Amino acid sequence: MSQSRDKALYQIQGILLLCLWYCGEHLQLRCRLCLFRLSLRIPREVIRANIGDAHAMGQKPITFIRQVVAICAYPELLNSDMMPEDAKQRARYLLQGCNGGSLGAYSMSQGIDRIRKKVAKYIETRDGGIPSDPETIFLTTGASDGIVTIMKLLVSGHGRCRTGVMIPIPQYPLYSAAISELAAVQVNYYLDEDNAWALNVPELRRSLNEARKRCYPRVLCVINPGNPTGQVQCRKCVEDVIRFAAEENLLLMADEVYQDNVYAEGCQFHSFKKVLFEMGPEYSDTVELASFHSISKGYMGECGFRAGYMELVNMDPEVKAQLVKLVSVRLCPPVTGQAVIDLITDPPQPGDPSHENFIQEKQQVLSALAEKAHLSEQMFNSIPGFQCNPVQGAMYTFPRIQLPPRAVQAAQAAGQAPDMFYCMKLLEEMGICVVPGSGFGQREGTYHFRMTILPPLEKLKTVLENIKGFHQRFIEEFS
Ligand SMILES: Cc1ncc(COP(=O)(O)O)c(C=O)c1O
Repeated sequence: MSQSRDKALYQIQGILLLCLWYCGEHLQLRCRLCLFRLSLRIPREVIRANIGDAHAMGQKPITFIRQVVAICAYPELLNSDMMPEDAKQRARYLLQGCNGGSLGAYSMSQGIDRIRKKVAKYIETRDGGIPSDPETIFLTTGASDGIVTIMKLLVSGHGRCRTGVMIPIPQYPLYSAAISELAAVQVNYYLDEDNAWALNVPELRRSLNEARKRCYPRVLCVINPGNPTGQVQCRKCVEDVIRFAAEENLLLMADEVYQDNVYAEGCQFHSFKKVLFEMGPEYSDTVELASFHSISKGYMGECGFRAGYMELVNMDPEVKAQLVKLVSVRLCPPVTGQAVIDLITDPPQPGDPSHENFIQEKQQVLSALAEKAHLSEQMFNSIPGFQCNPVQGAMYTFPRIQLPPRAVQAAQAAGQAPDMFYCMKLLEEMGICVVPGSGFGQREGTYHFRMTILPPLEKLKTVLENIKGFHQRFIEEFS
């Protein structure tokens, strides 16, 4: 009995026991006896190229930032020889600005006074001396918080009087989500893909005129440098947008979280605040502007600390009073994050012990990002059926992909948007996680995906090669 059971088991083993091994992205199954071979594509790891989270992709923190934060969180480190003198000095300065001398206490709702002063000084320097008033600065729990708060302040009315918010398409989904949460009206204006995602005033006008039939457009949002589109607006474009906002009495929301992330030669970041003031009092005294910055992006990528700031220009004092009330309800932005804002707006200066290392680390991150931006664009443009605009700034590529009609049909049968179908297959087969263009909005009949340029260089090269191979197989399968 037991002999025949063993025999049966052996036979089953002989037939079914398969050799398993990983080979690149393949899981190979091979039968010992009949040499049958089954090849499954099972990714070994998931590459999270879907979200602009630099540290999650292995970017090292900037030493000075972490030293100061560490000392602030644990002031015993003021006695440590491990910490440089300028980090200790800064920590003392920051702790003096905290209630009870502790990072663990609530701060003023608008943000710690001395940090808001630093932000104002930083903006002045960035904008060639154009004054910035600390009273117009609000520290926030990331740019997201600032953007949603300003929208909350502005949205009102019912039916055709409901506030309309103009947003670019493709957009960063925070905008559509906030508009929907606040039951405002989303007013789309399309960026010009054939012109490196330029923002054109005729398109703004078309969008505004159509929207006026169904709502009261009051806000114009601009993302510069663009997410997901990676364009950096030229100065003339910024001027045109300001003129348009002035003519149409729109409040401008300038999302400038990628202001440090500009890679393309000949491209330069022009802040809306600076251009507004350089256009003269006709504009600088009238156009309402809220601009946003964050510690999540740039060279520091400190997303987890959750902090940013907004600067408000030409805001009515009564509206500002309402804003102060609104932010007070949530007590204050994280104080640790506020400390990081202090450090990025007032980094170590030449002669300070940490200066050299700070500059070196900052440059390393920015030049690696520039190299990866260029590489991604080149690689995508070498794939037949891909078309990728220059990645002038920010942290993403947004290639357009041609999908065969049979793939579109298969997606419809699966109840998915065609680019979602493509991205899901890319994830399942290659372990590469990217975001379908339909998540950001795109012109009808076009398909895209957004991929970050954040994976380390060698990994990024492999990812790009793998996408190339995947795309070829995908096209073969659905042609
Ligand atoms: C254009 C844009 N605005 C705002 C944010 C939100 O930034 P924060 O982390 O500061 O909330 C992001 C984050 O990716 C972004 O890309």
